[in-house]
Amino acid sequence: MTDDYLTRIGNLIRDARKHRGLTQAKLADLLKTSQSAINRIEQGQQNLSLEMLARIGEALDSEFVSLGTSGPSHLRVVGETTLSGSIDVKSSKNAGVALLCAALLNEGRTTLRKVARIEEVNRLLEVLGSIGFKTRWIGDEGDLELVPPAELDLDAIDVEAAKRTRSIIMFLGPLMHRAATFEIPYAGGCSLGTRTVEPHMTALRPFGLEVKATEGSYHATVDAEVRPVRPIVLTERGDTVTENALLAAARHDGVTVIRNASPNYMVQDLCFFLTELGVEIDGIGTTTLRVTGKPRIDVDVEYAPSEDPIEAMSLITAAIVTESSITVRRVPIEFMEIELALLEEMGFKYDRSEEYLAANGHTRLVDITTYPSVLHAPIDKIHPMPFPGLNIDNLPFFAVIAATASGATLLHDWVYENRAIYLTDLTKLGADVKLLDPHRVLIEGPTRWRATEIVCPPALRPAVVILIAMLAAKGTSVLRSVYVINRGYEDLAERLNALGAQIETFRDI
Ligand SMILES: CC(=O)N[C@H]1[C@@H](OP(=O)(O)OP(=O)(O)OC[C@H]2O[C@@H](n3ccc(=O)[nH]c3=O)[C@H](O)[C@@H]2O)O[C@H](CO)[C@@H](O)[C@@H]1O
Ligand SMILES: C=C(OP(=O)(O)O)C(=O)O
Repeated sequence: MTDDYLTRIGNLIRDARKHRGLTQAKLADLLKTSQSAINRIEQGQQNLSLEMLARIGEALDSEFVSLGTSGPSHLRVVGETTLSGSIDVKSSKNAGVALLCAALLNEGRTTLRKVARIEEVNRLLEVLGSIGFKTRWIGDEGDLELVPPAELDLDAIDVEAAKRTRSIIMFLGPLMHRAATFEIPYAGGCSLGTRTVEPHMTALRPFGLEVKATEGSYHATVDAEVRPVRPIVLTERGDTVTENALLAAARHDGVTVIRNASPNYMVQDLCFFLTELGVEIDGIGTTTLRVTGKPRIDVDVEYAPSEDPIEAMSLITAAIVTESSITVRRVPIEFMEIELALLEEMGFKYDRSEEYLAANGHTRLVDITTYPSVLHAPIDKIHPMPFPGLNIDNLPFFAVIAATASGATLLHDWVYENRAIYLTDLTKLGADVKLLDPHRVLIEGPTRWRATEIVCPPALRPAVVILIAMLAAKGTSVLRSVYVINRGYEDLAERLNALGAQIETFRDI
């Protein structure tokens, strides 16, 4: 029994170490021990003290072992599940975090309606609180009020909270208007391979920003005399980089033209919000944005970010993989059309309601009712493109869908260096997933899912994909360290339980 337990812990440590891309020797360095000790631990041949377990958890940043009730949480999933009923899609993580950063532009009170209560938002609220914002949730629908201080206290920034977010990078654009020099910690978020600050510099240098990467943080200096004299041409059509350019342009006294802008959903929400603040923006939803800035913004503003297309895709995927009929309400259809067209090609049966408008007054929503369907592999490979293409964050869901479909499906994630690799975790649940190279996986279905225990990969969507496969697997599965899921989904387990899933949240000790 003890031996089994040690072997299991050893396997978990090995998986977490590999996910972090560390060799045994490197982990040994971090823990100031020998490589042979790590090898013994991973083989389950070494008794471990609680202290050592906690230190390993910390070194691997995987939270799979720690002490106390605030330790990592895990999910126990009893399958196989058939879902039924209806579920509402929540507002998007990616717009939510952009709007929290945009609140830095406003001297007035910003009220955001129905913000998803996710960990990425919680961390940003800690950061905003640390520099002087007063933030509070109002009611139980996720309304959030943000009141800025007269002066930001940037020296007091909560570095630990900031480092756990990806979105901290979006402080660059707004803070340029508030301070001549400042520091922000390196962004964290999903571990998807190199995501450098360089595209952001292309966007922000024309506004006078220079950034020096120092030990652990970006040191920014702003030359207020420098103004964009030509259109800003983004070197890649990234979402966050477009948002940073918009946040810089919003208070620039003059017109900024941004070319090769991303027209994706979170960028649109940010544009609609900035418009409410009095910034004029032409070209919303296109790749050329013309922004007439407002040097001083002091508006008590209210805005409701739109629904999350990635959460919509997640829920539809859960229905497909569990062969269930459910209604997913409030699907932002403009951002799901290509995914649905492809699913139809694969044999997915569903109904969609008439369109109606989201609370932001712009985004078109529909309700989608799924039906158990017999799926087959698509003829061509599946690859993402910047909007309006198949969303890169939706690609991982096609892995678990392809595993239920008959035939071979090729997924090509040309964007992220690391994300496709995490999809191979599905093999532990019985899927036939071959990694052809770091960007391409070949999936052969259908799959007879079997229950197992897995540590969440350090990437949000692949982690949810594993959870969905666990719903379909007969028996009890365990998914460890689900912070990465909670970073982007509000109460996912509870909301799936309301549809008939059996998922229990638990902690180690
Ligand atoms: C907080 C937020 O909004 N996060 C989203 C945002 O991250 P974000 O905008 O931060 O995306 P990244 O900066 O990571 O860019 C995505 C990757 O795509 C590459 N790239 C992108 C566009 C392009 O035209 N050419 C190109 O090569 C980049 O080099 C990078 O490797 O957009 C990503 C891509 O939609 C999504 O996965 C993230 O969920
Ligand atoms: C990659 C993602 O997030 P982030 O950019 O916040 O890491 C995601 O939302 O899937």
